[in-house]
Amino acid sequence: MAETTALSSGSKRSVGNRQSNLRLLMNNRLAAGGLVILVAVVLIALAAPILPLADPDVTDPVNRLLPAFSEGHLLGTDELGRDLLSRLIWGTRVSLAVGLSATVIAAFLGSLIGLVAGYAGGRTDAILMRGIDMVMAFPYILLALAIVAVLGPGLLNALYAIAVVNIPFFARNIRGMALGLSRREFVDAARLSGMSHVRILFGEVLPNVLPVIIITMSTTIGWMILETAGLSFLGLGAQPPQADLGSMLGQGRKVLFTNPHVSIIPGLMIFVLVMSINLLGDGVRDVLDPRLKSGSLTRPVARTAVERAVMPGDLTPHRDAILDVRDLRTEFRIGGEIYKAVGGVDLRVGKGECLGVVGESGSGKSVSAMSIMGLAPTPPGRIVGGVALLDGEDLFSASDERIRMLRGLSVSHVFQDPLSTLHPLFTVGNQLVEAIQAHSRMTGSEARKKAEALLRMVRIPNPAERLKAYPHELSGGMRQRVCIAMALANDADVIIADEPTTALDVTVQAQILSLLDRLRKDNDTGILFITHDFGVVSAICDRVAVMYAGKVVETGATEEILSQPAHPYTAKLIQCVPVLGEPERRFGAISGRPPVVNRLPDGCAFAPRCQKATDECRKTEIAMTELSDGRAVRCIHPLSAREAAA
Ligand SMILES: Nc1ncnc2c1ncn2[C@@H]1O[C@H](COP(=O)(O)OP(=O)(O)OP(=O)(O)O)[C@@H](O)[C@H]1O
Repeated sequence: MAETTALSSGSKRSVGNRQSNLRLLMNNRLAAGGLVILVAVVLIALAAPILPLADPDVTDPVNRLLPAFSEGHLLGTDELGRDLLSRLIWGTRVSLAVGLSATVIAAFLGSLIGLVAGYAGGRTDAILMRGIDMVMAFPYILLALAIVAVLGPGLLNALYAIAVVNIPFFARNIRGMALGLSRREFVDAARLSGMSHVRILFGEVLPNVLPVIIITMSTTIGWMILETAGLSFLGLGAQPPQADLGSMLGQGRKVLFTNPHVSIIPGLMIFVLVMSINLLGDGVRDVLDPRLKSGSLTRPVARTAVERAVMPGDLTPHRDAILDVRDLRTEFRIGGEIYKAVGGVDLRVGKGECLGVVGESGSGKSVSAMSIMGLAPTPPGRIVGGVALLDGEDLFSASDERIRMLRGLSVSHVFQDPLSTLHPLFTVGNQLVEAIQAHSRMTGSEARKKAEALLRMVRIPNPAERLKAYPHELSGGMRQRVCIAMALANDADVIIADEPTTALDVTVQAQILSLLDRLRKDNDTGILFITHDFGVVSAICDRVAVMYAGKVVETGATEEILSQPAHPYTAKLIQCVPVLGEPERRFGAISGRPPVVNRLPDGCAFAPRCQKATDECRKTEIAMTELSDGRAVRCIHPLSAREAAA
């Protein structure tokens, strides 16, 4: 039964995926136009046997070279008096069939060669790829001509020739991908589990390259139709009396100046066919490329779009806050779905204060933090409500120029993975100097001195030497120190640290935490510290905001929350922290999963996982209730002191 449910939900998901892919394709107007034209052409070509058309091969010398719109011949006749409309439709049918067949053959053989070469590597790879290189060394049309010359003229032989000259495109593309994939951990795991090479190749590697095969097919099919038409035009493809678009064009060439319509008509059809296939192919590529899933062909713009339906009324910041975020709402719109990643978040950071933002993966911590300086990607993200006040200034109303100035100067970010933040091709010194000079008029040597001082400040030994190092020459902890030094380069008022210690081992983690703690006390810097670990929170944060499904569910001073959590979710998160010296302690794993943010349940989003939930919790949205000054919880059945202690 469970299996049936799983199966049916799986098939529902794949139908849903297909629908959303089609919707994405339709969002792209050029691709949709290509699809409509192509479908129309294919339907007409398929219907050729049942359409009331004249026989395409029957000659009628009396009615030769009739112009278009002649009686009984809508598009006129050719020099043997054959009906051009009939020949065009039958010829399109042949050209489509040959182009499609050649594409399938080339895709099958080329992909197989690429897969085997990339997966096997070594000598097999060398032999197969040198063979492919030899095919590529000939100009493709000469090679196609040579193959037809050997096999003899004819449509089938033209098809083989076109397929052969296109094999290298598939082989090289797929080989590159298979080479990378065959070194990935999931393939190693499959090998270790005892799977045969054939199963790994077709069960693990092939599904990952399939989108690329489809993309390559969709973008080369038009090209193959053109090549087939080229061979037929030269008299090496379709043989008389059979028509395809290329041979019709070749026959029209003789009367090009006296009766241009004979060649213009097949020429136009080739243009329409190839154009529609290419437009559709580009659209298919965009849909299958996960980076373009938002349906937009543009890369994210430099700042998150702000589309607030209601402008915030009161813009007076909280008295102690350097950064005051209120009712922040950020959404991602992907293929008709709206993901409410942040649904009304309030965060406040004072000077020299550290606010911890805690929550499970996907609770909206990073998107909240990224939205503040407009770093959440648009498309597909947009800020649809709320306000972020930096020292009283509304960041969401500020100009792009102003935001660019404030980034790194007043608010800096430290991310989880320093390797992806630091440029691999520049030395640490160059990158620090660049960060300093971006916001000050220092000369190169002054900036270098400051960079050295910054490295010293973050306790990197021998800073003058370290400035010359590339990121890969430093340890993980040192790289993260460099990122912190960069965040400090312009004495920012606020540092947003997004899980800066998650990738580090515990000793380095402790060093980085004490470094941040000391720096914020010395420099009066406010820190917004994102983590999923209450252990880390207890080490550095003055206050905590606990997030769940895009909302803050509890907030207050760290000690109070740790000693007496009020929200059942907070209590569960605290239970997940191991305590040294308490080996008997049982971890209270949180059953169930966090909700998907495009289908949030009514009422409290945590209710399905909460042991205290009642019907009332599931009815309407739960508001924040103030428990004491600076302490609030979004729960109508908060934990009692006894429950919290338990
Ligand atoms: N670029 C994006 N496009 C679409 N959805 C996104 C994007 N970035 C984040 N999301 C969605 O927004 C929600 C919140 O993500 P966010 O990264 O803020 O979570 P998080 O709490 O920081 O998790 P983690 O601890 O894993 O970083 C998630 O459902 C995520 O899938």
